[in-house]
Amino acid sequence: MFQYHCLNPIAEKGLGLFNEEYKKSEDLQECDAVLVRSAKMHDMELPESVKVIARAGAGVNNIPVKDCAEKGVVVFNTPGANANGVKELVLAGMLLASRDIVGGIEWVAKEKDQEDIDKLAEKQKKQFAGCEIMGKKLGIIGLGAIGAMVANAASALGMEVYGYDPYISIDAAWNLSRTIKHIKSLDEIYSQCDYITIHVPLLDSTKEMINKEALDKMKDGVVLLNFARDLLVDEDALIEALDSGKVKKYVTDFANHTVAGHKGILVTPHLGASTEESEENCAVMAVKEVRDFLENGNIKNSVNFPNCDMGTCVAVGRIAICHKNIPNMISQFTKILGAEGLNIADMTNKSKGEYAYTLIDLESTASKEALDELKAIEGVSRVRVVK
Ligand SMILES: NC(=O)C1=CN([C@@H]2O[C@H](COP(=O)(O)OP(=O)(O)OC[C@H]3O[C@@H](n4cnc5c(N)ncnc54)[C@H](O)[C@@H]3O)[C@@H](O)[C@H]2O)C=CC1
Ligand SMILES: O=C(O)C(=O)COP(=O)(O)O
Repeated sequence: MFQYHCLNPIAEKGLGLFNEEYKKSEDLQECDAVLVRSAKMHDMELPESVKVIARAGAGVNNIPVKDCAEKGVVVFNTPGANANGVKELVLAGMLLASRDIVGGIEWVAKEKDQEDIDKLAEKQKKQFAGCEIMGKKLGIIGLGAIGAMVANAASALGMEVYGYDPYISIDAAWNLSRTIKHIKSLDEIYSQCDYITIHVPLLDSTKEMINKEALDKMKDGVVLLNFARDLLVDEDALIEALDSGKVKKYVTDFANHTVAGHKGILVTPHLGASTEESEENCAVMAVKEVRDFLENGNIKNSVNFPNCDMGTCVAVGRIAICHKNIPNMISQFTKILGAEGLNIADMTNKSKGEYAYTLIDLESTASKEALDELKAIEGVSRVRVVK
């Protein structure tokens, strides 16, 4: 029996995929798995029982990913599962920034009791007029799951799309329309584009990448969209650029005291992934990842451990070992198992950066002593009997 805890509401369509071997628990103690959306986990004490965290979404900046790797806790996310939800909101953001749709709607609500509201509306509408997005230049920073979808959709709407992503994946590149211009320098995005949208993860290397220097290089009257994370933008510098007229509008999905209520800023309350479809896609993918990991030891879409797949175990036993990616680990594992007379039926070892993962199928059951010896090896963070 496995236990899981949800730190945020997770769509029932996903949770329904847990079978009778799983129990939802109201607290973390004794839990094997944690499911989370945006809850902040950095200051949370995780019990030793937690082996896996699944982020039903893309960004993992709310999770102490490296600390988890050190403790042998595998962290998953659900790549692409909410990308369409965000893409649609980005398109809405561009349209809201181009025409004063919000102002117009607010005006009608305010004047609703005017007897001649129809005539008044015709007279007043010019103050809410704007421009079209067709023919404008859109710069996209980060062409992952979301950026690539925004690029294709904007291109289909007649925008001239400039894409920048020095680390683009092969899959994302294949999915891009051939109309997208491959841009190799951010300066070109800044100097050319009427709209700029950012779709990169929040990392030390991307924090405040949109700063005063970047803003100074942008075209006068640029529209900036941020549906990725607020800390990617130096929002004090942004407000200065907005107040001086350099930036026409800032559209952000992240409410905070710097941006909320400021003239020229459209703020949505982190709604990018809040659609029925995205919530369900993320929950389904997260639960499948957790189940395959807990039941078979397999890893797919982890952000701190490598992919590793040995299918379902057909041997007598399977053990999973989380460890550091350093020399001499496998020989120590096989030595301990060999000394016990345990024959290895199958084995996979994979690494990702500093960390590695080994799955070993055995033709007989490993003793507690052998498991304790494996755990005691320097650099091993967790040994788990999967079967
Ligand atoms: N507003 C919302 O509700 C949502 C926000 N997000 C945010 O959007 C971010 C992106 O999401 P996805 O597209 O699904 O992730 P992804 O991992 O598919 O794409 C990120 C892309 O950014 C690129 N990249 C990384 N550093 C870069 C740099 N310095 N310059 C240019 N490109 C760089 C990567 O190569 C990758 O292609 C997430 O990390 C999250 O913070 C994601 C989903 C929902
Ligand atoms: O997936 C992401 O990175 C998001 O920002 C979505 O967050 P949420 O699941 O809506 O709390």
